[in-house]
Amino acid sequence: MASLPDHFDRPVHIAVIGGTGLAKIEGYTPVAALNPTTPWGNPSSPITIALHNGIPIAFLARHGLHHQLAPHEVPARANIAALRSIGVRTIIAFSAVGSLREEIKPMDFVVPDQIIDRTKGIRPFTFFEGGVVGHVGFADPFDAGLAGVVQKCADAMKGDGVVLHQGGTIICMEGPAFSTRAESHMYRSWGGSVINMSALPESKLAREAELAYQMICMATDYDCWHTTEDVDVAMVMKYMDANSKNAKHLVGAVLDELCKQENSDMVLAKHWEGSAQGAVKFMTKPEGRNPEAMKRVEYLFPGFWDN
Ligand SMILES: CSC[C@H]1O[C@H](OP(=O)(O)O)[C@H](O)[C@@H]1O
Ligand SMILES: Nc1ncnc2[nH]cnc12
Repeated sequence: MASLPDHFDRPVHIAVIGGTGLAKIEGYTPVAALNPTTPWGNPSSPITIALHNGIPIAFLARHGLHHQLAPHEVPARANIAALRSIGVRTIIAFSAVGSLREEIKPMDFVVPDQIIDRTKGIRPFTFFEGGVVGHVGFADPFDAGLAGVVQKCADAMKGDGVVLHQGGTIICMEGPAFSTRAESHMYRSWGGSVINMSALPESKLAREAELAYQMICMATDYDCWHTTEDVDVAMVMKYMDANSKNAKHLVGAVLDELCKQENSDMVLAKHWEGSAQGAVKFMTKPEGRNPEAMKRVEYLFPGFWDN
């Protein structure tokens, strides 16, 4: 990594955020390792740029290269802002999750379409504060177009034993300790499908940054509501390792497809363009705006205040 250039002179439209058990992207030749400094600090790890059929892809390890960042320590604002600053408009985010449903078995994949927030407000969760207010729509936190691509790729891998559940509600808890049994049962009664500690604020910040964002989850355990063993880290890692081949193949297939559509409206997130900027521009009156907060918004959206 140290010998790679720290710059890359083309915009990179597609990124993967890797989670537990997926701290590196293998099988691609890295061509650069970037470490942009954003108004929110530095990202969790250097952003590795790799070429895939000539198309650049960015990879970021959510918990750092050595999994040294707890879920509440992940610098999500720096991660999302840094990715946007290098041109990223589409993020595929991978996550190891507990299953809250009998039919979602360990090693199954889930493409969630909803989130319930059970973080505790201790994680910085917005770009729009400190003198510039903005309220983005978050009714559907993930990207339906990207979810469709993941589904198509998983369908083609059914013969390899890949099982994918389309849709479902992810509970994002604070952690780092796992849930109590009462909580686990409560989440099931709320209709939760899976549980993790990283869907938020990552997905919300991606929406604020007008990026297309879809999480791909892989179940590693039945949390602690089931009659089988309660979750622990060893169990999560055991199932991540056992299914890492399929996880990497699935992410690889999704990247193949996204690279083919590198300049499509879907990958360039044209459908989100202007949504956050509209939410910001009309909220705080010019006389109430803090110049420092304005500069931070300018980092996300260069030229934002020009007209
Ligand atoms: C090691 S179990 C809990 C840990 O695993 C998940 O990580 P990620 O979402 O980054 O794959 C979960 O969210 C927790 O952070
Ligand atoms: N049971 C669980 N709860 C929260 N995050 C998880 N990640 C993997 N399994 C989990």
